[in-house]
Amino acid sequence: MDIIFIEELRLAAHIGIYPREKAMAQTIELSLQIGVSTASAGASDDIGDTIDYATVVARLRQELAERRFNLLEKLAEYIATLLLEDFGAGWVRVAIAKQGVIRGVRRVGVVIERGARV
Ligand SMILES: Nc1nc2c(c(=O)[nH]1)N=C([C@H](O)[C@@H](O)CO)CN2
Repeated sequence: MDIIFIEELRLAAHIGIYPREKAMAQTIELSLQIGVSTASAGASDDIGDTIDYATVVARLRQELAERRFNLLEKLAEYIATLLLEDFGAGWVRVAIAKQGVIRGVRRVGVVIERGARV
């Protein structure tokens, strides 16, 4: 399986369990690995034969502007499902981090993998 990746994408998101987090958007950082065969696009040189990472970023911006989540786990699951079902990925690794939300800790977050890495 080949991988298309998006690293350290910073997005505004309404996410968190505390009232102060629900009151306003905060910046989260996403790193995605999207497992898909790139062989067709490698042969054709045609963006229509692959997953367009620019389209993925635009879609995520739109989704996060419209939705609210409590947990990073729920957001990670939502993004993984979107990539598998709407973009045709076979396998995904979704890492999401928040910065500076706990004193003395630089970053906290979750990493999930979904789908079959074949
Ligand atoms: N496993 C998790 N733990 C915590 C989460 C989370 O999303 N997953 N979220 C919070 C708060 O919203 C945090 O961002 C503020 O400190 C706490 N723990």
